Amino acid sequence: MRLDDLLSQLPENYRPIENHGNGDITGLSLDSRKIKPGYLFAALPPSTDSGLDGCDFISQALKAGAGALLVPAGKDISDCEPQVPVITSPNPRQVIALMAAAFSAQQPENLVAITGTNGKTSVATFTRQIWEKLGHKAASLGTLGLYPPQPNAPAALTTPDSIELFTCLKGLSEQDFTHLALEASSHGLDQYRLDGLKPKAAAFTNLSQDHLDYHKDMESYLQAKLRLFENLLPEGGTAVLNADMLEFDQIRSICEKRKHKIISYGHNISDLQVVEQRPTTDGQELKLSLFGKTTHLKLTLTGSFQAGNIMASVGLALGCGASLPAIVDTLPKLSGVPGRAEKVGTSAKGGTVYVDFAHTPDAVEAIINALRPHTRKKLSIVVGCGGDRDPGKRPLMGGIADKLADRAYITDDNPRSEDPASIRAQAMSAAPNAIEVNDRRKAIFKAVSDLNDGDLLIIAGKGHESGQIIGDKVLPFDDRDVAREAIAATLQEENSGTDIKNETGVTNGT
Ligand SMILES: CC(=O)N[C@H]1[C@@H](OP(=O)(O)OP(=O)(O)OC[C@H]2O[C@@H](n3ccc(=O)[nH]c3=O)[C@H](O)[C@@H]2O)O[C@H](CO)[C@@H](O)[C@@H]1O[C@H](C)C(=O)N[C@@H](C)C(=O)N[C@H](CCC(=O)O)C(=O)O
Ligand SMILES: Nc1ncnc2c1ncn2[C@@H]1O[C@H](COP(=O)(O)OP(=O)(O)OP(=O)(O)O)[C@@H](O)[C@H]1O
Repeated sequence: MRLDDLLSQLPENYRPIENHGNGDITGLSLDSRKIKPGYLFAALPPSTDSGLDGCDFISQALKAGAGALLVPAGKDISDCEPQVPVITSPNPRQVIALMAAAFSAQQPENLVAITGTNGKTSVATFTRQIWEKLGHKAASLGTLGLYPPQPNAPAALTTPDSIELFTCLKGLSEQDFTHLALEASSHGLDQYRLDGLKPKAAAFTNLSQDHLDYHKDMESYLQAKLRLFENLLPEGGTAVLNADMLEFDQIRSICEKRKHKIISYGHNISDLQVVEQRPTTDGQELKLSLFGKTTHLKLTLTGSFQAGNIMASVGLALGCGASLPAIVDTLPKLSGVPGRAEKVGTSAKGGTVYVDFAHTPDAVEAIINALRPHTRKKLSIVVGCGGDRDPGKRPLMGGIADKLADRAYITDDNPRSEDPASIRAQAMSAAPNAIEVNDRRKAIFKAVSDLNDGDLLIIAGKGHESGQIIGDKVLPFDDRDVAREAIAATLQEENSGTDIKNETGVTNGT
């Protein structure tokens, strides 16, 4: 594609302010290591104080055959002596996303995006399942990756960078996927990774403290998420909003100004209202008011918060044109999300073990409240806080676990470059009754071995993840596998009479 043709496809007010020359563009990349001959290299400014500056890699990109450059306006790159067209923009991150959307051209026709602190993966997964059960070829994309898996699927991030994202959307369209539910993280929205997306509907699940290492304060965090509704969802698109949120009126009024159709959901009075919830052994029974009509429903999903997530998915499916009765028929058949309130097994003495992805204060509270009705006896939780991420969450998570659970074990969860003991100390500072265990495996073994008949244990933080990040290494670690081993050890202990507490080396919380 000629560079001029590519630029002419960008909205008028987003066109880069300078354009020196024209040329054939064979691809786009924001990473010099991925440049092939004829590619345009977008040299992006760092997104954080410790990030790298893409302009430092221009020479490398030119050596690899870059056929054009996109650089921040005002940046002097004469040292690199580029012999290729150079375009400049005050906002190259946004321009590269719009270029990626124009370059890839195709997106699944029915596309929805979900933002919110917690629940994005769950809502994306349930929305995909609803569509599949309605007979559509549907996919979901987010923290769990692309489902169903496809070759060249984006890796690692919840919201992939714009080039990976739009390449993926094109691939899905070529494979005849008509429906896609994707997660819009606040980082992704703030860094314009999704600009150029054409969603039919968007949902806002909730807002609570997370990612303040990046956004600095809750207002900036909210503003990043609001970009989905203010900048990306086109006029007339459907905004699915949680009526239980404190910010509901504010978000609704923004959506009204943008002339979005609004579908509200939640426990408060709303279009898709959860009126009553009753936990059952294999899920929950719901009394709903759907646009004023009372409906009773049985879900095979554990966790009261999943009822709200399901309502968000119903709103998104409605926003893409499905009929309400057809959607409601699919709901009893929906299955759980890996690593979200996932039951792993039962210990020798009869304690039940769940693994959950709760890694924010709000999610820790939600999962404890959600599973409390499923135990007759004591509820315990293993919890840790991530290193190199929002340290303000640590005492909040420790405090909530300590206050709401009968037994809280505070341990490590991806310490990254930080000293794990210091992270634990911050969580312990608000958790006077908690037991500190300096190794996640030991913590899980101890918590499982402490279970008695009727008790329930939540292992929080990793969910579906399969690694523990220590320094810059990812060591294999799956909470579900470790929990199963710990359960097996209780059975072995019962058979042989050995004391596994002594085997773990944990005696008194250290
Ligand atoms: C803090 C953050 O979000 N950083 C993202 C940001 O990086 P950055 O631009 O600031 O800095 P950088 O990656 O160090 O490099 C700068 C530029 O130089 C380029 N480069 C770098 C090295 C090289 O040899 N050549 C080269 O061209 C890079 O491609 C980049 O364009 O832009 C990059 C390109 O899009 C992202 O890959 C990177 O995500 C990093 C890996 C990351 O860990 N992000 C996390 C925090 C994130 O985005 N998480 C969210 C939320 C998850 C949740 O809800 O829990 C997510 O969506 O996953
Ligand atoms: N609606 C909700 N309200 C509060 N907590 C929730 C809600 N939905 C899920 N959670 C909690 O948050 C955890 C993560 O859920 P999920 O993966 O769906 O969210 P997410 O927004 O995709 O998270 P991430 O962005 O970190 O991937 C769950 O394991 C559960 O503990």
